Amino acid sequence: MSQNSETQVPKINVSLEENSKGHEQDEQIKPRQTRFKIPTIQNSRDDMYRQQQQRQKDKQPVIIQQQPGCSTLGRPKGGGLARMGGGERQKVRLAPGHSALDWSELNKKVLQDKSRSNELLYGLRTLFEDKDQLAILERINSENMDTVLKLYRFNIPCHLLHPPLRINEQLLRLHQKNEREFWTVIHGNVYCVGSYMEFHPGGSEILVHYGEKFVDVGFWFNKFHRWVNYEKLLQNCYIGKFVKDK
Ligand code: HEM
Repeated sequence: MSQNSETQVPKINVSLEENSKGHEQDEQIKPRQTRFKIPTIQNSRDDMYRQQQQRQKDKQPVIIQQQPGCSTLGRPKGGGLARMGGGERQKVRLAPGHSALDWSELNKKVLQDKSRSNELLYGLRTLFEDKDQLAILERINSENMDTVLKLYRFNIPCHLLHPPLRINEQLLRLHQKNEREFWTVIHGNVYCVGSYMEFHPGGSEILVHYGEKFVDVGFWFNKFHRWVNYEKLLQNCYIGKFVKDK
């Protein structure tokens, strides 16, 4: 009876070491078999890499998706305009308290407090105090004198004036005195960028340089950063519409 039971028990001829190896293998997580490829970042990167390799094999040019003039990407090959407004980063070191967040906080406060209306605009009062400037202002705003009066009497924020104040090149140049009082035109809109100067990631020098050189810096603005929402960023710096004088 005892002999029979001995023969029924299978002999396990595995050493302890081998046995533990077997368990390790069991514990290894096996890759899940899926019929469809799960779209992950890694998968799409692998796909892009494979496509690039294939194109190189077929001797096709590799097209890198890149926004033209995007300075946050690497320096593009070639010179001339390809490098202007892109390639190398040209950001400056901003002073403490001059981050994008600080600018946003400052603007929120100015918008909420009526007594701070037009606080970020420099040189606005001289439009009325200087006789010559007032004469030009009245001439080019002859059709919207209401706007001029609203601004003069109630100091309504310029961005809320409808129709907007009209500014010509002569007035613009008179208000490009220094980095504080510096008016500039972006796509036909006049802004006093004096308050923004120290917050500008590209520095104040470039704003002054291009502002003095060109009447409208819109083209250059787009060259450097067409994704920047200047209308929102400079809402409290808005003066009015730029008009060409006859
Ligand atoms: C007055 C309106 C302007 C506003 C509100 C403005 C705003 C900005 C902002 C938000 C950035 C950071 C962009 C980013 O990190 O992606 C920037 C960078 C820069 N801006 Fe302006 N900008 C203005 C005008 C200009 C003009 C007229 C020029 C040149 C003609 C210019 C040249 C630059 C440069 C060179 C940089 C650094 C780009 C880099 O190296 O990444 N900006 N600006």
